[in-house]
Amino acid sequence: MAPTQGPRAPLEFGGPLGAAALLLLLPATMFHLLLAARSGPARLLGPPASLPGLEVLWSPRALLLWLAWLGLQAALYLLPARKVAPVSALAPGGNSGNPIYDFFLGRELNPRICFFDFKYFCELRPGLIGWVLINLALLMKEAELRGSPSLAMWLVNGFQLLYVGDALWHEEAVLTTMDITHDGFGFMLAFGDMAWVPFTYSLQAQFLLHHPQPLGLPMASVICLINATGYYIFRGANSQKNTFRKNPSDPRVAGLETISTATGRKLLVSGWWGMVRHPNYLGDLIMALAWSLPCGVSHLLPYFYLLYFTALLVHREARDERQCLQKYGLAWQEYCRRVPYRIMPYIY
Ligand SMILES: NC(=O)C1=CN([C@@H]2O[C@H](COP(=O)(O)OP(=O)(O)OC[C@H]3O[C@@H](n4cnc5c(N)ncnc54)[C@H](OP(=O)(O)O)[C@@H]3O)[C@@H](O)[C@H]2O)C=CC1
Ligand SMILES: CC(C)CCC[C@@H](C)[C@H]1CC=C2C3=C(CC[C@@]21C)[C@@]1(C)CC[C@H](O)C[C@@H]1CC3
Repeated sequence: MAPTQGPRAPLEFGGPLGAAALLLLLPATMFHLLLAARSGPARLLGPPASLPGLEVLWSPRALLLWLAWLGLQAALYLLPARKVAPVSALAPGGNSGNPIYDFFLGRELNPRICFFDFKYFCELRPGLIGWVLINLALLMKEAELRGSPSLAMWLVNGFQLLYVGDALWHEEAVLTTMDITHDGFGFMLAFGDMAWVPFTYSLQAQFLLHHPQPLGLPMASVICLINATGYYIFRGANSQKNTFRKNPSDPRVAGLETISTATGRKLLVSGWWGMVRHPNYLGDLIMALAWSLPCGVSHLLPYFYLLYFTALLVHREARDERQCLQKYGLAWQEYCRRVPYRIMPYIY
């Protein structure tokens, strides 16, 4: 099945209307979460306690710091020599002709200046590493305020550091994600990578700084076990697929059962990918739960990431299914018949 592109490509994210709503909603949500995390009641739903004055929102020092951080990351990104793929291409779904929709999804697939690939750079470096840096700053602030960081703060920092370290260690795996191969570099990814990730993914640490939570060793051990289980599934599933895609006769995956497709590529139908069609999402969601649990159960706010991430992965899974059905046709239908559950065995 040839993929449909250009103005005839099926519209995603609710089309131009959905894209317009998200353009407004996403920054507003991020702003609301940041204000709520530092307010007394820390309400996820409902208005924040007080709106800051305009003078608080503008800081030349913060802008300078941000630019210096971007400059440092760009210099590090340019250090090693690497191969560069296609010179220029339009994103399959981001050139519908509707300016709002195309602005949201991104028209250019890989905007570049010489070797500098803006999308690939932004996907992993300034925002993702910035998230860890913000977490660390919050941990240090807590130590300054209360003498030492709390156990809950250590856990949140440790878990999220492991997650980001893992992404950087397996950096090349990002090249095969739909963000790189399918989506353009529009508002969604630019805002997502540079603002949404560092400022909303660090919400648990922000909450803990303003709302300290008691956490005993037995509960902390249970939470560590949940995170380790999630990471085991996440890493096992991702590594199995990546190893198989690189070299199907690698002894670690050669014994797995597969389905042949008309493209010449095969689909794994045993191992992690024979349990559900997205075992890596399941592991990621279990980790998301472990990141919220150190914040206790008195507030919904620290669980925002888990709720948002469930919605993001359910939507992402549906997008990936559509793309795989286009790529693999009947073989994909056969895979779905053999592995009926998408993310959670016997549930979804
Ligand atoms: N923290 C966050 O905000 C986010 C985290 N993530 C994480 O990033 C990681 C990457 O996720 P994502 O990019 O969505 O996609 P996946 O890593 O799940 O890759 C999906 C692709 O894998 C291939 N594939 C699917 N099924 C099989 C199979 N049975 N056998 C072999 N290949 C198969 C197909 O591509 P092909 O056949 O072309 O190889 C498919 O398009 C995940 O671990 C996810 O949890 C993702 C989004 C946001
Ligand atoms: C602003 C919107 C609500 C959506 C923004 C989505 C982006 C924040 C995410 C889209 C895919 C992502 C991936 C990762 C981070 C979040 C974004 C950029 C990872 C780099 C996280 C670490 C994993 O190991 C790999 C992920 C690839 C996809």
